Amino acid sequence: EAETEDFFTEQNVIDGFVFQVGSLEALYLAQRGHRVSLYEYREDIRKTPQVRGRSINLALSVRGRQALKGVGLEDQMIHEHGIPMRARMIHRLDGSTYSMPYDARTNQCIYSVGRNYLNGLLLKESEKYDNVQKFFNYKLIQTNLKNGSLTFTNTATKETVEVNADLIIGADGAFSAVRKEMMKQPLFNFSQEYIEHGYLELCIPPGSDDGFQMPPNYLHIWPRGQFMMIALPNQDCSWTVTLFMPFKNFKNINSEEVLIDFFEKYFPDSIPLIGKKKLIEDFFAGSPSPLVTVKCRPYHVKDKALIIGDAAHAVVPFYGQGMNAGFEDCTLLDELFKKHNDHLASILEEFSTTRWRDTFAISDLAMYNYIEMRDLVNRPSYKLRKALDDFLFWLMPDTWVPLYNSVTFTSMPYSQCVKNRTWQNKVLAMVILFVCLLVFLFLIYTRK
Ligand SMILES: COc1ccc2c(c1)CN(c1nc(C(=O)N(C)c3cc(Cl)c(F)cc3C(=O)O)c(Cl)s1)C2
Repeated sequence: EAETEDFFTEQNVIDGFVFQVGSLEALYLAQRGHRVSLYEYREDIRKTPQVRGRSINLALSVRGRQALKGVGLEDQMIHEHGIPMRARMIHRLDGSTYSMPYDARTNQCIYSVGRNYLNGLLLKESEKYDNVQKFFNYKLIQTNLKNGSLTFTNTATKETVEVNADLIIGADGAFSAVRKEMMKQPLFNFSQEYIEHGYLELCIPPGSDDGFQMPPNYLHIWPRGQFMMIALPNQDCSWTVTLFMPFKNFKNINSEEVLIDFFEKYFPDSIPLIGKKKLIEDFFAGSPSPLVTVKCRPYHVKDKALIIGDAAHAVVPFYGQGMNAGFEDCTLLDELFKKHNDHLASILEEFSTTRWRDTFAISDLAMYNYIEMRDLVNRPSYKLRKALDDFLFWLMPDTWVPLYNSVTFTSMPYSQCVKNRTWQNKVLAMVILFVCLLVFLFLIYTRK
C-alpha cells in the first residue's frame, strides 16, 4: 500500500534562488511507488515567462550529477543543457587573464546549468508518474508535525485546504516554515549567521555575433580581496555575473558616476562586456541580496517529518556546493529507503544521525573559503599549496586527493574530505620541518 508523502517545496524565490530539492525528492519517492503531493508556493515556473537576465545558474558537480542520475536525468541535464567549465579564468586588474584547470589529471569539469531549465526538467519528469500530484500557489500557513497535517492557502483562489500525510518533507529553503515548526521540539539545535557580504546579479549579454563575449568553458573570476565577481555561462551565450561585496560598499555606490568609477577601478575589462548602460540599469534595478548560513540538527520528528536541502543546511555559495549538497540529500535518503525498506522511523533517524557531520563540514568549508576568499587565488602560499597538492595528486592519485578535488569531483562524504585535509596538513608540516632541518644541518656542516 503506497503511503502518501507530502512534500513541501515552498519555492520562495529568495532573490531569484528557486529551491529544487523538493522536486527531485518527489521523483525519488515516486520511483519507489509512493503517492506524492508536491506543494509549491509559487506559480508553475514553466508558465511564468522567462524573465530576462534573471537566468540564475549554478555549478553542477559530481554529487549533483549523481542525484540526477538516480532519476535518469543526468544525461539530459549534462549533455543537452549543461555548459562544461574545465577551468577557472582569473581576470587580473590590468585585464589580462590566466586559467587554472579544475582537474589537470583527469580533465574532469563542472557544469553551468540554469535553475529554470533544471526546475522545468524536474517538473516535466514528474508528469510521467501518475502517483505525483502537483499543487502550485499553495502557501503553508499551519503545520502539525506530530499528526502529519498541513494547512495551505491557495494564493490564487484564497481557499484554505487541510491535508494529512504519512510523511511531511520540508524542502522549503533557508527560511523554511517546516523547520520553524520543528524548532519548537525539545533538543532541536539551530544556528544562523548572515555574512557581511551581499551579492548582486549582473548580466553579460551575447556579443554582436550572438556568441559568447568571453571564452565559454570557464568559470570566470575577478578576485579583488574584499570584493569578488564571478561569471557562469548560459545556454543563450549570455553570462550570469555575481558581484560579491560588503553591504557598506554597495551603499557607498550611490550614483552612476560612482558606479562607473568603481568598475573602472576594480573590474575595467568587464565594462565593455556588460555595457555601461546595462551596468547602470542592472546595478540600480535591484538591491544586493543577503547571504545566510543555517546549521541545525536533527532533521526529523519521529516518523512524521523531515527537512532536506537549504531548509536543513543553507550554506554560503563560496564552494558552489549548495545545490549539490541538497541533491546529495536525495541520493542518501533513497539509499536509506532501500536499506530500511521504507520503514520511516529508522530512515529518518539514520538520516539525521549520519548526515549532519557532512552538512556541517561543507558549511564550514564554504565559510572558510569565504574568509580566505580575499586572496583565495592571489596569495602566493595558496598557489604554492595548490602546486604541491597537484604534484602529490599526480604522484599518488589514490592516496593524496586534494580538498577541492575531493569536494567537487568525488562523492566522498564532506566530513571525510575535511579529515583528509587535516592529515595532509600534518604530513606537509612534517615534510617542511624535515626539509628545514636538512638545510640547517647542511649549513652547519658546510660552515665547518
Ligand atoms: C552563482 O554563484 C556562485 C557563487 C560562488 C561560486 C559558484 C557560483 C561556483 N563556485 C565554485 N567554487 C568552486 C571551488 O571549489 N572554489 C574553491 C571556488 C570558490 C570561489 Cl568563491 C570561486 F570564485 C571559485 C572557485 C573555484 O575553485 O573555481 C568550484 Cl570547483 S565551483 C563558487
